[in-house]
Amino acid sequence: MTQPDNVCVKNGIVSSFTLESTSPNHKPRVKILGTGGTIASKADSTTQTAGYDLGLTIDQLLSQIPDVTQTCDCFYEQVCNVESTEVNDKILALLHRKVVESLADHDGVVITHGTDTMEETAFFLELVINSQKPVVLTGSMRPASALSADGPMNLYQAILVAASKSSRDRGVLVSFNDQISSGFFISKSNSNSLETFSGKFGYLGNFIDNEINYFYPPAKPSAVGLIRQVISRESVLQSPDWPRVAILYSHQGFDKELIRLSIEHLGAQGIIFAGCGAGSMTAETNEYAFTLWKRYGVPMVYSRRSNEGVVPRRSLPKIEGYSEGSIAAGYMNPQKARILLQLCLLHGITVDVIKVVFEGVFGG
Ligand SMILES: NC(=O)C[C@H](N)C(=O)O
Repeated sequence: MTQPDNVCVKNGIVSSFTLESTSPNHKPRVKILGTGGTIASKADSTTQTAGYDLGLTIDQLLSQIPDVTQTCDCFYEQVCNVESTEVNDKILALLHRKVVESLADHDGVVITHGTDTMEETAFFLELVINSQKPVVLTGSMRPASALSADGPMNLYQAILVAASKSSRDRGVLVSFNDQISSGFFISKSNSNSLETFSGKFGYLGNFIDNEINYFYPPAKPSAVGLIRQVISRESVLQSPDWPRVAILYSHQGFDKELIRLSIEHLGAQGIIFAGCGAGSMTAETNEYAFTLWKRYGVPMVYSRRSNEGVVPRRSLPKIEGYSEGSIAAGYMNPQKARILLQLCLLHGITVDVIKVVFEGVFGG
């Protein structure tokens, strides 16, 4: 899975050499970790922008961008080469390890990643990486073979972001389509558009003529401090079995038995509802979820199926005794709520503390 690392992008050409021979002049050292996604994909023709396949490695992607050696020394490593829907607990744990290792002797890290689940990886890394150095995710919406492919510019800009001192202390970033955003907040909003990371939260800066402009001084998402008080044992990430958390999507005619099946047959230790509106599920579903909470002690987190918005505590079902087992996801979408709940469960945190974490995070 892993390939030899250590590469320098020189005069637009990627050439290998050893780590020791680099950085005589203290240029920032940037490590680029390739994981796959559309940025590493090819289609049969230059006009095909759907139905393409993975086919490029990180060294090939680096060979397509302009010279950055005036700015930094770049090194690369292929961590995996998959569609981002294939990213799972094992890959996240591996990526966490690679980022920690890379930060030890580099000034910043870039991760090329599929856009479909980039927000989950970015959110996860924000919660588990404690560093002042920038960790920057990027990818593309068009395959590398397309006319006006967006990957090369995105990768180029992400490297500049990772190499820049102005990116320190800002947490995990997503650099995409001339915008720099907080990986903690960002969410993919469009299945096809180049401007897919255009949500209302998390937009921190942009590129104009390849100059980085941050709108605010450095800051990390305010919730991270609280989360890291309870989720700080990075060693647990290497445990082979992460707790299962199921996301159940609400719709007219929702079948409440899905909750029981998730717990009894799939071993879910937590449930996230992608509820209608501000987290609504049917009255029957809520009663049943309460019964299952009492029986199994599995926390029920109420999030929303709408792209944006909040599930406040007040929207939780008004069922006596259920306030202990039901949790509002606040601003968190189901996929981010799932990562947070999974990490809490992995740390063996009790439901009453998990509730406090969610309350402190996004107004949940
Ligand atoms: N634009 C993309 O990167 C989608 C992609 N196929 C992925 O791995 O998520």
